[in-house]
Amino acid sequence: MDVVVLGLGPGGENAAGLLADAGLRVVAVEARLVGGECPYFACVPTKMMARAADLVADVGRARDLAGDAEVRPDWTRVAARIRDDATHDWNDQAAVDRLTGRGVRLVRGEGVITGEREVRVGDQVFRAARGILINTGTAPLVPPIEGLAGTPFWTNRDVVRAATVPETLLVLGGGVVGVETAQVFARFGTRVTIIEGGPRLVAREEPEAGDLLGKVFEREGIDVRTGTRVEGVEHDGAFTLRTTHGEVRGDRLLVATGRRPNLKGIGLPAVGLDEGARALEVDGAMRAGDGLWAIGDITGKGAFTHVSMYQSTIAVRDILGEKGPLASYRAVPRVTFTDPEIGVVGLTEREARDQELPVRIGKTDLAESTRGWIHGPGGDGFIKLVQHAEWGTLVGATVMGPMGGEVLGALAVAVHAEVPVDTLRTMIYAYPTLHRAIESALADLEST
Ligand SMILES: Cc1cc2nc3c(=O)[nH]c(=O)nc-3n(C[C@H](O)[C@H](O)[C@H](O)COP(=O)(O)OP(=O)(O)OC[C@H]3O[C@@H](n4cnc5c(N)ncnc54)[C@H](O)[C@@H]3O)c2cc1C
Ligand SMILES: NC(=O)c1ccc[n+]([C@@H]2O[C@H](COP(=O)([O-])OP(=O)(O)OC[C@H]3O[C@@H](n4cnc5c(N)ncnc54)[C@H](O)[C@@H]3O)[C@@H](O)[C@H]2O)c1
Repeated sequence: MDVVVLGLGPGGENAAGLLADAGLRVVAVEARLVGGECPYFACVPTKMMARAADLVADVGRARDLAGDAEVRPDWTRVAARIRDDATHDWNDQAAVDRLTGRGVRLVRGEGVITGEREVRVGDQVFRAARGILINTGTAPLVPPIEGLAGTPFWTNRDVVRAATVPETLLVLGGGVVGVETAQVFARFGTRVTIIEGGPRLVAREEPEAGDLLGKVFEREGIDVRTGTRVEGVEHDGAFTLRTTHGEVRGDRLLVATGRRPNLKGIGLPAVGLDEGARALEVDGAMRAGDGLWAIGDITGKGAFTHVSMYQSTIAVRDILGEKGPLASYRAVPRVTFTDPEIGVVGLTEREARDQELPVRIGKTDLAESTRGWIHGPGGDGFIKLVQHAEWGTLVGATVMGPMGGEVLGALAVAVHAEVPVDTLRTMIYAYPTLHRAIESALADLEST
């Protein structure tokens, strides 16, 4: 055996296939489903939910702009699409066949590192001449709130399996998972309350994004309680949360308070690494030690499928002894798939200021752009640019608005390729597109 891939998230699956294509003997160890969280419990099914919820909202908007239309939201269609098209009833046979078809040996079970270049799965021991690639990902983090353990609360893994929508849903945590899920269920008729400990939703993003999302949610009837902490949970058929601002009841409770890395119990001490760490430290070639590589959420470089995939190609190159660019996280994009979408690349203003970069900020309101105005209801949003005042390039950008994640593409190129702002100013932006508003945000940079 040449390589053992421990855990098959999107990056691990990709790496196992590429290494086998290159002629290496690969054992891939997976405890649950080949492909990991993304295709079965995260990105894909939740974006199918968002697509359906956006259609419901758009039909409502048609009344103002096009004529009477009615949609009777029917969750069974969403649930069926997720079950049948997205996850094949949470069956990974197609992915298994693809992988084994490329020559990878798949071993089902919990793998444990037992020493340098050695992994045990049950009573089988695999020695890997080149080494081990770890891609064990994350699991939902459940906070130690009195009474919570033992209640039938939901995590993202239950949400995507929901056959019906509850009448009322309590969402603990107003981060990405919380807000994406809250809006979907609200649009399908559930009364949703979000309880967030911090001062605003999507705390990692620009404050303007959290504030605008809060306004949109209020308009849609979602009860957002920021600055509120849950002190106790009871379940008597429905949930009662005791919070710092009184009690709140709901039929279901989604715990969306972050993720914990799957590092405990995978044998890291056997190779001198700390299994209690928040992330596995890796260098630019994804090396975590001698004959040891790590990719994905466990590296703490951004818990996104595209990061896991990006890192996998770098690790594969290094395992094969090929030269190539080392990992750079300067222009990592991310999108929160609410409506409006929040697309972000690089640094937020606060992150840039915390790094003591000389920053210049440019902003524009999307609803006031020509396309935003034509769009009408649902056209809320903004573009915010973070420029390095000395380098004259953008170090970060946010596009919040309809298809914000798609409009972001232009700015992701600018941050990644370090396109001078002066060059961006000479570009011709098609009229009347949403991305044309970039020009207004660039003009605003000049005035700061
Ligand atoms: C609700 C939700 C929505 C999301 N939406 C998006 C999105 O839209 N876009 C995006 O880019 N990202 C999204 N993410 C994040 C994305 O799911 C992860 O970043 C992505 O799955 C990459 O994770 P990973 O490669 O670290 O491994 P994971 O996908 O976490 O997979 C790790 C695998 O390792 C296995 N494993 C763990 N320990 C062992 C062991 N000891 N032995 C054998 N196998 C083991 C697990 O069973 C699992 O299959 C979302 C996350 C959530 C929770
Ligand atoms: N569209 C996407 O790309 C996408 C979608 C979902 C998840 N993800 C990935 O998954 C990660 C995890 O998402 P998440 O939403 O679970 O975590 P998160 O860290 O984004 O948000 C968790 C939120 O819960 C709050 N919180 C924590 N403990 C609390 C408590 N006891 N009471 C009240 N509030 C509490 C935090 O203040 C925070 O706002 C994301 O950071 C992202 O990398 C990506």
